[in-house]
Amino acid sequence: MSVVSSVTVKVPGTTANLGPGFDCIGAALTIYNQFQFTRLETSELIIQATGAEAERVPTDESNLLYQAFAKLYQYIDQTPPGVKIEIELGVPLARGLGSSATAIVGGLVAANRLAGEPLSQAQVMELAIAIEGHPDNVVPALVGGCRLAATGATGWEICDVPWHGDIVPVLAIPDFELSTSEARRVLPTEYSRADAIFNTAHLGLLLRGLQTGKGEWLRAALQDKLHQPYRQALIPGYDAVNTAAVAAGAYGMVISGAGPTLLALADVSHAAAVAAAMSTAWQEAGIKAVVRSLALDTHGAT
Ligand SMILES: Nc1ncnc2c1ncn2[C@@H]1O[C@H](COP(=O)(O)OP(=O)(O)OP(=O)(O)O)[C@@H](O)[C@H]1O
Ligand SMILES: N[C@@H](CCO)C(=O)O
Repeated sequence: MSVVSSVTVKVPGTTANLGPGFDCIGAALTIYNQFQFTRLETSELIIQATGAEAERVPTDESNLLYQAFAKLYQYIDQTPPGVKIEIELGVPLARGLGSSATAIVGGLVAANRLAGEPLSQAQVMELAIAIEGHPDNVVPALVGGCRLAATGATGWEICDVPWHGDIVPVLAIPDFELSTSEARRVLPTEYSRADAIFNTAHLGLLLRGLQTGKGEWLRAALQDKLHQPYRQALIPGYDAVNTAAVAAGAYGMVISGAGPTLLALADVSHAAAVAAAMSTAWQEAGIKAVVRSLALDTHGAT
C-alpha cells in the first residue's frame, strides 16, 4: 500500500431501526457527506466545513470526525499527524439520518488510509461500532446496503438484507434537531415479554417484506414497541404525517433513527404522492420540512 498524504472519503447517510429493528438494522441512503483529510508537516489541526449548517460543526479537537481519526491512531499506538480536514455537508445534523455515523466512519477510514491500511475493514467496523455504541448506522455507512448486525461468538456478525427494487424510502426531514442522546433518554430500561415477542415477530416479517416487496407483510411489519411509542411525543405532527403518508398509499411510516426525520416506505407508483402528503401534513402542523424520495446506497464509504 503506497503512502498517501491526502485522502477524500465520501460516506452515505443512513436510516436506522426501520420500525421494529431498534439498534440492529439500518440502510445506507443516496445522501452523502464528503471529507478530505490532508496530512500537515506541523502538528496543527485545521477544520473547515461547507454546506447546510456548516457553522454548527466544531472546528477543534472535539469534532467527532477528528475524534474518530485520532482513535484509530491511538488503537495502532501512533500519534495522529497534524491534519487539515475539509468537510462538505450533505447529511443534515442530528436529524436521524446518521450524521454522527458519517463522521465516525469518515474519520476512521481516512486515518486507516493515511496510516497505510494497518486495519482490515472488519477491524474498522468494530472500532466504529464501539465509538457509536450501536451498529445500525455505522455498519451500512461503512459497507452500504441494508444491514442487520448481531453479536456473534467473537465479534459482530453482519448480514445483508435484500431490499426489493420497488420499495422507495421517502424521508421527511424537519427543520428542527433531536439529538440521539435526548431521544435515548426517554426510553425505558426494561420491557415486557409481550413487547419483546411483538418486536421479534415484526422484525422477522420486515426482513421478508423488504426481500419480497409483499405489501401485506410490509404494512404489518412497520410497527414497534421498543422505541417509537416513547419518542413520538418528541416529534410534533407525528400522527398527522403518519396518517397522511398511509392515506397516500405508503406501506407505513416510522421514525428514522432517533428522529426527528420520518421515513415512509412506499412502492414506486405511490412514492411521489406519499412525499407530497407528508410535506403538506407537516406544513399544516406548522413545521417546515424537506421531503426526499431516496434510494439505497450500495457502496458505503468510498
Ligand atoms: N460532519 C460532522 N463532523 C463533525 N461532527 C459531526 C458531523 N456530523 C455529525 N456530527 C456530530 O454528531 C452529532 C449528531 O449526532 P446524533 O447521533 O445526535 O444525530 P444523527 O447521527 O444525525 O442521528 P441518528 O443517530 O439518529 O441517525 C452532531 O451534533 C455533531 O456533534
Ligand atoms: N438505533 C439508534 C439510532 C440512532 O443513533 C437509536 O434509535 O437510538
